[in-house]
Amino acid sequence: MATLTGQQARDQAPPGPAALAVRGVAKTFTRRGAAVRALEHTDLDIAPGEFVSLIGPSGCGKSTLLKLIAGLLEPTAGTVSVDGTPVTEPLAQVGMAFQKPTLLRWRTVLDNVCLPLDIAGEGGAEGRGRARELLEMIGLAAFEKHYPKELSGGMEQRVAIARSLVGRPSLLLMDEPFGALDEFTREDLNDELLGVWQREPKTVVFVTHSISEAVFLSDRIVVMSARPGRVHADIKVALPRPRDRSLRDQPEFYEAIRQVRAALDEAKDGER
Ligand SMILES: Nc1ncnc2c1ncn2[C@@H]1O[C@H](COP(=O)(O)OP(=O)(O)OP(=O)(O)O)[C@@H](O)[C@H]1O
Repeated sequence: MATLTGQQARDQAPPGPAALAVRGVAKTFTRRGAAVRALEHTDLDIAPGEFVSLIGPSGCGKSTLLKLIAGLLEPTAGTVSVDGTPVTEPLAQVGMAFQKPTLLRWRTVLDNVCLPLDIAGEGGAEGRGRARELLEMIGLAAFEKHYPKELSGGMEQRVAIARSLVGRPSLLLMDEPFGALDEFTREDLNDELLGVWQREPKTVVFVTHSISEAVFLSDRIVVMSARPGRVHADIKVALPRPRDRSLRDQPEFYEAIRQVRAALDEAKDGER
């Protein structure tokens, strides 16, 4: 068996969690000839391995910020960098999951999870092994040969999350991934997401409208002000980890929710 040199081993090892820096970012869209200022003067630093949620009034630019970080949009001003590299296009080490799971209906569950690997030409036996490992992790191992139409909404979203993780991203961007699900399923998936994040450390930026979801998951919650969005408050969630659902009954959990709600109210009041 060939032995790897130290350098080769480092090249092949999955990258560690990424650091993210957003500096003076603004984004203005043009809609029917009129300028729509979605984001202004936005600064954000996220340390490797942090789980950070973005919360704010509807239309404050959360999805826009996530797309700028993903390299799907270009800022009007300012820069975004991942591990010191300016983002000018989608980066291979970034995984994404959105509110709609957008599975391909003609592909099985396993083949949907493998899609990013197939696109990258890495869909061999090793990649399929990795996809199976993820399906096991999220409790869908028995469904690998099923098709999307045979799954519930929660199961589809689990598959989309496995797909976002299959390339071992060092940065995971999630835009309201559980927004369309009932509360019980959402809480189950919150538990599973934290389990995966603990087993495979990575930096996560998570957009949500749910204060309790943000508190349960995050190390920090960034509260954005109404349009044009900017960072209104950056709140550290000092609740201990690992977290499980019993946390939801604790007074500290309610206190953290109260604090975030107060910051959100302030952010909205600033607009009146
Ligand atoms: N491609 C686009 N063209 C024109 N305007 C856009 C475009 N994308 C977003 N906007 C506008 O920019 C603003 C911010 O939108 P964005 O979707 O980022 O907000 P959001 O905070 O994610 O909203 P929500 O919480 O409702 O999902 C909105 O006013 C939106 O209409």
